[in-house]
Amino acid sequence: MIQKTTKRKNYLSWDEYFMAVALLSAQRSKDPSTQVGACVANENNKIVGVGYNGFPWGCPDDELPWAREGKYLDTKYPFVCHAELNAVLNSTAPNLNDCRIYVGLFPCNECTKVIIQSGIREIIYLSDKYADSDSVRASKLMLDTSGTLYRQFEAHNKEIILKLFNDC
Ligand SMILES: Nc1ccn([C@H]2C[C@H](O)[C@@H](COP(=O)(O)O)O2)c(=O)n1
Ligand SMILES: [Zn+2]
Repeated sequence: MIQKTTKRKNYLSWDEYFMAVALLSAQRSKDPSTQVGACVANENNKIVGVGYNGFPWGCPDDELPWAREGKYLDTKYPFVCHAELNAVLNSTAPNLNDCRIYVGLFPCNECTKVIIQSGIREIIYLSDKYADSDSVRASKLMLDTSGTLYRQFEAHNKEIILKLFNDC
């Protein structure tokens, strides 16, 4: 057997690791159109919260609507908890001061308030597909004025493969 004496080169960076956890968490979402995950990491690169978009505890996934269009109360929008909100609420830390949040989609204005108020200092997002919405415009205004940092995730690889079984 050949002995490996030097460290692996192609290990995940911290950014890749936390974004991958966010994306894996998104796979728990029941939203048929957009699955979003979020992962909060502290200054010591410890994960202190994860979440994904879904209905509140005790609200059955099969009874509330998942529609995007129609009368407001017939859509998912008044009911769904966003990934960022859930990641903050699911947090195991006493506070989130100086943490980073990794999220698949740029935070809406409501989540941005939660992020700022929780003490999180930086947002790393993957997609900004709703950049033209007033919600995201309001988010950026609040982030800029409060001095909360945000940057788009820099992908060095197009995919992070998760194999359940390693081929030997
Ligand atoms: N930053 C975000 C933005 C959106 N979400 C959730 C809310 C909905 O479940 C879904 C967006 O649905 P769409 O309008 O694209 O059909 O994503 C979130 O969790 N975090
Ligand atoms: Zn939100």
